[in-house]
Amino acid sequence: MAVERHPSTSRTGDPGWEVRTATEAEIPDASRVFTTAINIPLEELLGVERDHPVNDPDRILVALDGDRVVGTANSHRFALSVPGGPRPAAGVTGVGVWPTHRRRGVLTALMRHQLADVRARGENLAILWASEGGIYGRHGYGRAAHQHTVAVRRAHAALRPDAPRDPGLTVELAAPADVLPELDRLHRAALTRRPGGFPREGHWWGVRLWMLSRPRPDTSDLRVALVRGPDGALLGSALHRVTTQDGEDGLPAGKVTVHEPIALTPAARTALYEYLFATDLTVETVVVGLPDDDPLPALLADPAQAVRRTTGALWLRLVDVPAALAERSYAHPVDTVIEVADRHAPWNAGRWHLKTDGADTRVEATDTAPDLTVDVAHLGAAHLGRGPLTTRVDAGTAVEHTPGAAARLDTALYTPRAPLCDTGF
Ligand SMILES: CC(=O)SCCNC(=O)CCNC(=O)[C@H](O)C(C)(C)COP(=O)(O)OP(=O)(O)OC[C@H]1O[C@@H](n2cnc3c(N)ncnc32)[C@H](O)[C@@H]1OP(=O)(O)O
Repeated sequence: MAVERHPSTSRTGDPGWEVRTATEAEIPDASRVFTTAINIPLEELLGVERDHPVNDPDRILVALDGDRVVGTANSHRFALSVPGGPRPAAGVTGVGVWPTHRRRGVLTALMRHQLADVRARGENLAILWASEGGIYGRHGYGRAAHQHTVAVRRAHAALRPDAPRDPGLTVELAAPADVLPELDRLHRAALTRRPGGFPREGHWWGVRLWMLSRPRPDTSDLRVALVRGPDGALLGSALHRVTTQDGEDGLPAGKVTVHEPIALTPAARTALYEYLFATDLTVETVVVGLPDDDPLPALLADPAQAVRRTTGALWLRLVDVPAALAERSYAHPVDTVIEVADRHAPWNAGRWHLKTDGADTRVEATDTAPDLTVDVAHLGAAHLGRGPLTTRVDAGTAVEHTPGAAARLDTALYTPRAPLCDTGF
């Protein structure tokens, strides 16, 4: 891949940095830069990569100071669920700058190079989990999916009397590794129900289970509760661990931490939670990684007693605006001209005429006066259907030239279920 030099946009105004694909010999340096920047032991990263290899070396970028690696960024190709079906997306990860070289434009140079690289691969979207919320907005990423943690104390864990209950369902407990093909089928079925996720191909189940199983003090191994129908079909699952704690009075006061609750039917969800909320020796169940509209609060008899916290978000960028807008479906017809500002991907900047009947969509460059002017990051936040552009207009960070244009586009972009990404990468 060609070597490029990028003018820095950082206030410190350093000269451009050389950015290119890592050579084989530079990959260990890139790992060292990343683990040093993110403050994790190098051995930990090397161990995961050895046991669950997911990297494509051709996607690992390095920034150089002379012949020394001072920055790195990586990405994976995923099939991201968007309205209309799965589409190729670059899952950006492994971003780090050597601590003595921070705030001198190294990340900016890496991001620009990566965008052009991802575009050349035909991936019209890029997604990432940010270590800090202040980093990626300036690079055109917007928060497209939120996650919530809901903590339910045993005293307030009763479900509503009308929660659907099916005596024909059974709950089993298993080690995730023993039922992986079934878990994968269930996970894939759940992906078709809301945008924001992707199937765990190759070693991604291994990476995910490793992440959730990391040793923690006084904490059990990772288990999975499975809900089966009368014919044995798997209808629901919840990965979870139990932490042992004593209360002030010396009585058991442990906690169940639940990840990835999946239920294909409402009755399966009731069965899962009634099982998890009744775990012996515990007084609290904490469910991690729920989407904005998860039904759990609607199932609780007293939802006001549950403590809800927003914990994270998937960031999304339109790498190629017209192609990304054309490859998704829409909830409603729309005919509008969007003016896009994009500092780092000049091919996106300009006016785009979006016309769709919902399924058949055309996006073309135009000189016509715009209905709406937005930053590319706003489109990223809105792409999975739950990042209203009307809010940007009200905030004054997007400009509506035609009254109602933002609301009409929001209606078209809307998805009936909120997005969720349940895989860290
Ligand atoms: C997807 C992932 O991998 S997430 C992991 C990201 N990595 C980390 O958090 C590891 C620790 N941090 C780092 O390695 C670095 O500080 C990075 C990667 C966050 C930033 O790299 P830098 O080379 O310092 O960024 P760069 O100099 O290009 O900054 C460009 C602009 O972003 C701003 N910026 C950079 N990092 C941050 C931040 N964490 N919060 C807010 N603003 C930031 C800079 O101030 C600069 O602004 P300016 O142009 O107005 O001066």
